[in-house]
Amino acid sequence: MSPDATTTSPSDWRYIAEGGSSIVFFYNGPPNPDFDATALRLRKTANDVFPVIDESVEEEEPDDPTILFQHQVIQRLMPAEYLPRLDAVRVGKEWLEELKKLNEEIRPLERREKDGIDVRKRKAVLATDLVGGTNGFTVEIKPKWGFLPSPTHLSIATRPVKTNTCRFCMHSHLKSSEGEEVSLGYCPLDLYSGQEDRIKKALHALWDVWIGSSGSVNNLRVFVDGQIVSPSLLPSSLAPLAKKLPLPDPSSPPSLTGLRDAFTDAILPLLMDIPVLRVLSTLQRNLDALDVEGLSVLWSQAYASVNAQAVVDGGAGGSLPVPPLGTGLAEPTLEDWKAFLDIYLTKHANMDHDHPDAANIKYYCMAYLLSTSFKDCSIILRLPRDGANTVTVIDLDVKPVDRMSKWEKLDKKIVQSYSSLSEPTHCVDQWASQTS
Ligand SMILES: O=P(O)(O)O[C@@H]1[C@@H](OP(=O)(O)O)[C@H](OP(=O)(O)O)[C@H](O)[C@H](OP(=O)(O)O)[C@H]1OP(=O)(O)O
Ligand SMILES: Nc1ncnc2c1ncn2[C@@H]1O[C@H](COP(=O)(O)OP(=O)(O)OP(=O)(O)O)[C@@H](O)[C@H]1O
Repeated sequence: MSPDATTTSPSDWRYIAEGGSSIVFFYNGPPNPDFDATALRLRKTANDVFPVIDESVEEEEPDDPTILFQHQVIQRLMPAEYLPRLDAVRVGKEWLEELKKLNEEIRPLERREKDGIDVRKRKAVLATDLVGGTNGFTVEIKPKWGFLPSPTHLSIATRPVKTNTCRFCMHSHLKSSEGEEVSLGYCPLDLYSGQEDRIKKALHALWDVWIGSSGSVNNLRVFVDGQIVSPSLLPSSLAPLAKKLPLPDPSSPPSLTGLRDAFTDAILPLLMDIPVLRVLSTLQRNLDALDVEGLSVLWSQAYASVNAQAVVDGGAGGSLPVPPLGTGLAEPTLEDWKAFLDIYLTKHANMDHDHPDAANIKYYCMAYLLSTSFKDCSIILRLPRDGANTVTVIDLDVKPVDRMSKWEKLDKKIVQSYSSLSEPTHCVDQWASQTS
């Protein structure tokens, strides 16, 4: 039986942070073997969704999909040492409502305006708490896309753009032109490069944006004693972090540059020694073998053969237009994922991705879908004062299949907006010619 969070007081849980779909708390109550050193990850719902609860439904709510997805899919691809423990935990309406009431004020205003804890849920996720109890500090990085696409499936128009500038740098340009605050100057290919000077450059860029945006951009977060650090241009805003860093001259107040250098020096060895970023970029690249452009062409080919067959059969389907990418594909079940992985792990490396077979369209769509989870996850670096440093990958949720057409359209929009730039950024993919 899963542990029951309602046996604890909602005030025993402290807000950590939230993303687009989840909000996370850590346990801060009296000693409790079920909850010590754990984090509670709850699903959110949009404010305009009226929470109707059907009390008559007796059957057990299924566990959050992320738990089974991690246990049965992600763990076959990523070493367990890089993953947090994830288990189901029971929650209840009144308990969640109380938790919501206690924490509403602490949440960022722009999130509060949009959504809140989904109080209809009866189950949530209990994970290893990665930010509390270290007596050191924790760094969270959302590294995003770590590769340049192979030119094979790119059109003549997009090839020069997409093989020169990475998806993140192009997307940042688009978002920035639309008024969004982004990590300008940070290139994921530097972070993923495995080269000390380039990783340092990436960390400096992340730090500068973190300070400049008062921590509002999601590519870098820092926690001290379970609390998020809210930076500003005043070095005093970083006092909690400064206490944890080995500063060259602890007697004089550190400058922002001094803090940045000490911060970078502290986490650089971890990123150099633990190959988690290499694992992530390899998975992203291998699973996205065709680029969304090649996938889209394969999708059209698969439809053309369905249409041709309809003509042969004398049916009316021969002239049907090609529907948007992914239309009509069912959400993969765990059985589908298992079958997919059996092929991926044994045959993918030897398949001819330069000449993909339209009969494999479902395989390539699933591969792309899975690549998007690895492109959107975060890594958490824990640097306890006296313990072993660790790196853990979080937020490896399964993405819904109906996003495929969004990704196809977004890709076109990003490249179109970037193509007009007279001085594009040149991003270097350190691992481009190597396979794993
Ligand atoms: O499309 P992207 O690359 O901007 O990624 C989205 C993220 O935006 P980002 O650029 O990291 O700020 C976005 O992050 P934020 O909500 O902006 O923190 C989500 O992670 C989104 O995934 P989901 O809706 O939670 O499943 C992400 O959407 P998917 O692309 O994974 O569908
Ligand atoms: N196990 C954990 N321990 C400590 N903090 C965590 C843990 N899991 C998540 N967090 C914190 O909560 C935040 C939100 O969690 P998560 O990234 O899973 O949410 P999300 O809504 O899926 O995010 P996104 O919008 O990026 O997809 C994380 O960015 C991180 O700061």
